[in-house]
Amino acid sequence: MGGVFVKPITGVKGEIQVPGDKSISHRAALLGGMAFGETHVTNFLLGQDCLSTLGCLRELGVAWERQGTEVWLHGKGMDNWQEPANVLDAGNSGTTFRLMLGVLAGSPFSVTLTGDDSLRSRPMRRVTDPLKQMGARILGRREGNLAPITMQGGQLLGQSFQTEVASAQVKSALLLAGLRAKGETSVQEPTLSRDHTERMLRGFGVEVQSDNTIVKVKGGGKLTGQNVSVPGDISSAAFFLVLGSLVRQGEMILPEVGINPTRTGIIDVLQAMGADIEYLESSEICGEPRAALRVRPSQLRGIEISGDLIPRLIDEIPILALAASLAEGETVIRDAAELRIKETDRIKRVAEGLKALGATIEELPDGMRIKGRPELHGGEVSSFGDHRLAMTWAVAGMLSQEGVSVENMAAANVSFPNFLEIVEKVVL
Ligand SMILES: O=C(O)C1=C[C@@H](OP(=O)(O)O)[C@@H](O)[C@H](O)C1
Ligand SMILES: C=C(OP(=O)(O)O)C(=O)O
Repeated sequence: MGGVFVKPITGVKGEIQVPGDKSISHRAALLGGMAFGETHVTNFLLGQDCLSTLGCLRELGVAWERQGTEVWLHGKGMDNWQEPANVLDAGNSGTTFRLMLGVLAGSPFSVTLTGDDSLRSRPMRRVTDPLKQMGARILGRREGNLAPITMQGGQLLGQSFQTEVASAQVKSALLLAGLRAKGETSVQEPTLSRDHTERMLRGFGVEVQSDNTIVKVKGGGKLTGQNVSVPGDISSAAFFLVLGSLVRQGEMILPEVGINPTRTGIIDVLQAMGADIEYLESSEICGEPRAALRVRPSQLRGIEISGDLIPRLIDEIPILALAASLAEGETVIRDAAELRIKETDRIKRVAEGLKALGATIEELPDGMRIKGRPELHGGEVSSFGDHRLAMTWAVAGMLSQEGVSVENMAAANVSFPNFLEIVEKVVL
């Protein structure tokens, strides 16, 4: 295999500003495109996923410009979106695909959405079934489960939904459709998923009622363009929190990381494992809390991760599994079957990859059991095109005895452009 070789390091020192939050960047672009008036987004994530959202908006007739990480959207209201002359391409991004379907369910035209090989194998019925119930007409392979999916939107009727899994993409799609439906739409989830859509809709002037796992919107809400400052992505910070905990020496500061409580499961778990992570200056901007995080090396202990915690750290499980394989004692991760339908089957790929690097790990139907050990020898692994795996393997290389060769490291660009160059800056 001819991958990128990541060599072992002994320490890290310095400051890393992680790029903008992916979930919040998607929502800022989408809501800006749905709104009336100007929306100015700062610290927009230049990952391929968020660029896919901007690309789809352009096809729908939304005017925007970008300079570096600043984006200006000139919204004319979602009722002025135009029928696209081509298929919309969401690339690798589940968030783009599902949230777009939600908004487009209320547009009186026909649109076809597709994505890359990975996205075309991910389940969409969790969104298309409820949108059909609201009144959209949808066709796709396996009864509307697999992209390409064609939607003929139009008049929608608000509904009350109870979802089977906690998914912010499903919740957001239904709330965005609900804004264009007659009456009220409510979504009740089994446990609370990330609530960035609810927070940002309020910022754009829409009334959203929420009580823990139940959220309601009324049809006809108008969005007004806003200034949105995107905090650093805690899911990207996670790689440095684990690296900084497990290197032998040094200290890292990660300024301006988003610490929305629906996302901080990774910090809670690492702290419970014995990590030395501290919140420094904190503030709240545009309805989203942020803080500087300081991480120092420490000995980690195994832990059980399950239940309500899972949606609060779902994307961080690959890097947490690496942390667990270098911790003292056993870690069990359960209730995380959702990992099997992400960019890859992350349970299978993480277990296979960590095993190849020397870890003791057993795959469970809904998680994994990991016996920690003092070291990983290293070896050759692939990202299989999954950005979170690419970065997990790179961190594994830095923490290993002999280094790790990562096939398709470039996949990291989906959520963290120039990941390796940025880490290089803090390596001692
Ligand atoms: O709404 C979002 O921005 C996201 C929600 C989560 O997916 P699910 O909604 O499928 O849980 C997460 O895994 C994804 O990376 C981003
Ligand atoms: C699952 C992820 O994203 P998405 O669902 O938007 O592709 C992720 O970023 O880990």
